[in-house]
Amino acid sequence: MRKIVIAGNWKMFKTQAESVEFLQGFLPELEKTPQDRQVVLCVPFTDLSVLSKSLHGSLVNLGAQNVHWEENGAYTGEISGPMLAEIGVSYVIVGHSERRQYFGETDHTVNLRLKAAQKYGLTPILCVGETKQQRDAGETESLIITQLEKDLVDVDQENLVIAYEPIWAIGTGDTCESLEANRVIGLIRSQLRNPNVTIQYGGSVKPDNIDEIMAQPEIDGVLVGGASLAPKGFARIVNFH
Ligand SMILES: O=C[C@H](O)COP(=O)(O)O
Repeated sequence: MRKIVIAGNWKMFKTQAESVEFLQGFLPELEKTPQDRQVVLCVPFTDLSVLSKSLHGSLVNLGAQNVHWEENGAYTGEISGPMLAEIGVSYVIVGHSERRQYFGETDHTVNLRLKAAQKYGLTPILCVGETKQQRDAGETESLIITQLEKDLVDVDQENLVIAYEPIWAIGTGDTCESLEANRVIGLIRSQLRNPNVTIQYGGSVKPDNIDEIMAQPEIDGVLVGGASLAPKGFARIVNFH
């Protein structure tokens, strides 16, 4: 049985005070949210502690945006799995295209982070997707198959979420057509040992396109950037029809 997972990725937005204010607007909107869907907020490291306390007992799970592969050590600026698990984090984004593009993340380090997340009891959300140039060159399928092959070496597919995020659709308002997203996600599923992995779509998801996206049979959820910052808008996405 595939789980529905609706996740927000706040990226580098919201101070602690702003994150608490968000919850005040967001949580009351979830009173009628069907229990068959998991809601996740992947927030900056600095917001995790305060949100962990505020989310206790709610429907919402806490997520981080990165995790190092070692338990501890001289790795300035990094955060480990046990540090996240201790404060109630249950999901972590791994290999987001912004990490790959700006911070030197490679398929090898993505693979190490995925295995570390699982080792410490976190569910990783692995991001894969092609650039506009790769799409125009007809390389979408081969690129994604290669990413999956390299990223998933020795990764447990029972405790894994994958997000298909075409890079050209991130933050641009240029959503991938839902039929095309469904096709690529079907391709991703065909490459997996476990066909029940939850596979999300990410890239300019908004309140006005969520219903169409979630109506696609291969799409099990969404990873939402910009539109997860507004409490009412993100609640509408969580409460998709
Ligand atoms: O992780 C989320 C994605 O980067 C999508 O961002 P976006 O919804 O702002 O396009």
